[in-house]
Amino acid sequence: MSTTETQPRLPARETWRALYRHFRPHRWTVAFGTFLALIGAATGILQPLAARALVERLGQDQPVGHILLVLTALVVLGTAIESVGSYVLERTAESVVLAARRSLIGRLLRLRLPEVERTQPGDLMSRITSDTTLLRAVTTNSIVSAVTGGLAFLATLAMMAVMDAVLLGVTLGVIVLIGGAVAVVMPRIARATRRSQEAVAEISARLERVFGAFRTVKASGAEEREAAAVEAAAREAWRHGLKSAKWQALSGSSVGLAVQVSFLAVLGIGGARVASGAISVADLVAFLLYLFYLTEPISKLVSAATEYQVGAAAVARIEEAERLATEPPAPSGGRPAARPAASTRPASVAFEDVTFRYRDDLPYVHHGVTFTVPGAGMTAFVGPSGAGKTTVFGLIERFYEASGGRILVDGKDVRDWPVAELRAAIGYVEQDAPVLAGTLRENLVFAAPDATEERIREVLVRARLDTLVERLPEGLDTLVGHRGSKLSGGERQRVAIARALLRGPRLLLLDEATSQLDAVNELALRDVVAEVAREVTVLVVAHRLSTVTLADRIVVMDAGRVRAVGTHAELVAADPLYGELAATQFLTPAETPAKTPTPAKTFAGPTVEPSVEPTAEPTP
Ligand SMILES: Nc1ncnc2c1ncn2[C@@H]1O[C@H](COP(=O)(O)OP(=O)(O)OP(=O)(O)O)[C@@H](O)[C@H]1O
Repeated sequence: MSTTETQPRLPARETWRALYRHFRPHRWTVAFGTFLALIGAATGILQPLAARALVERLGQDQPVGHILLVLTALVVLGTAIESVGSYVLERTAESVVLAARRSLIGRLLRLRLPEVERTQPGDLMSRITSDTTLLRAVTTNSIVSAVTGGLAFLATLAMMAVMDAVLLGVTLGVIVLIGGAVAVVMPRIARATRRSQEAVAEISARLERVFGAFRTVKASGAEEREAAAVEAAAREAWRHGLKSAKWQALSGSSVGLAVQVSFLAVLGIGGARVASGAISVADLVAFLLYLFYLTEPISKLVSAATEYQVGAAAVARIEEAERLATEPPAPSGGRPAARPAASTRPASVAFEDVTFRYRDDLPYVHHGVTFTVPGAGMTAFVGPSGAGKTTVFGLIERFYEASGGRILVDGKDVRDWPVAELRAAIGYVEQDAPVLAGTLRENLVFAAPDATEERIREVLVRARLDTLVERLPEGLDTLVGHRGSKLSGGERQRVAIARALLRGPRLLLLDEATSQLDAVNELALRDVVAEVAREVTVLVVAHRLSTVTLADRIVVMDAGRVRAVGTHAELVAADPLYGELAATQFLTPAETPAKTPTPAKTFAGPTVEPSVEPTAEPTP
């Protein structure tokens, strides 16, 4: 996956730190859970002592009723305390996952656009859904297991030492031997888990790709191929999952093996020591009981180490996503920034020798773009495909930062604008007019959640959507399908325009927003845009005559430069590229307006600064 490949693996110390960050807010609850677990363990540790007393008294024909009572109380108390402790820990584990998810969701929704473009949405989603769940154990159970297991282990060893140091030596010898083997296995668990999680992310990414272009997949007859690719990722997850399970089983069963081998060794050597009178039978029985009791603390220690390996793999992936560059959070707490009352006037826009490339390893897209657009009126951007027209909009919206030069909105550098405030002033209709899953109403008020019913109706009429809404059985509450798939292309564009208008922008960016409209609707919306352009600055990437001739000024772009600025008539007369575009790309001879050409300002090189003078009123 792209994110995992472009970022280095997290070093061990940083893994610790990242894990600690998730654990820190819950440390007191985990401490309480650990305390309960310790009491539970203490009751456990007392049980063999009570058992020894029982055996001794039975041997001496003494009454054992009260010892049986103590033994029962210890068992009941231990179980009760352990279940409360386990609930406390499970609760904490859920809270850890929730906190990690909230933090990731907050960050991922604020990611900078270039970061999103170099990752795969499915991969990012799997970090929120799948990887966070793996934090459960490592931030709670494994800590408790390590602490309680460690203490119980030491306490049991101490008790065994009291019983017989020789037998303890035998036991420790076996444990150390098998412990060494477990240590070798541990990093393999982390590796297999990481690979398995990466494969799970690949499944999400692949599915996201398929459902994002479902019609194309079907129309291309690519279902089988795509299914095979998703399946391959699923098999990969399974393969690494099995590997991890194999290593985990191996480390888990090594505990049993250690105890069994120790048992045989202790039985043999202990029997000899009983025969020689070095220890009593009761001592040997108690020692063997402690030996079996040791199974639990060792299991806990091994499972803590295993859970750490699994958690470390997950936390590394979460951390990678956390480290992607984000935009600063909106000061309004996520709600669209309110526009200051004073600034309802149309915004002016200026590019001053702007250079830009999408990534350091890509060629420049803008090689010194310069133009000035005063407040109000319509400015059309034309030029061959790939000239950098859409990029102009991306830079105004500050989706990307210019590599050089300055971009001014209202005379202020966009870098000095709070991003939320800047975007609150702008209405943007993207090239493919995205519509989100949900109802028509949700789509309309997406950029203006507080829009009144009256205002919505007004915009619906303006965007020529009123008849559509009337036709739909559920009106504005009709579900539009994934990416608006239940709407026609033209309807989607009108929804996107209505959404932008509802925001009440001071600057409207339309990226070929009417390309899919039929002639009647296009004409109608052309008038709406012209009307809007009286009060709002409208920038439009234009491929159509109707838009171009309507514009107060046209900026001709070619290969990342502005080569000319003027009116249609001026440019037809003076700029050969525009003339060619006019003849071939967006004009038919019949549509060519019969205006008297006037000389246009043409700009041959980057040293000349083209500028646009405002015209009094847009052509209706
Ligand atoms: N997100 C991106 N990452 C990398 N390169 C990009 C990105 N977006 C666009 N480009 C490249 O930048 C160049 C300019 O793209 P842009 O979309 O601005 O052109 P355009 O003039 O709007 O073209 P069209 O008329 O075809 O929409 C193109 O060569 C394109 O491949």
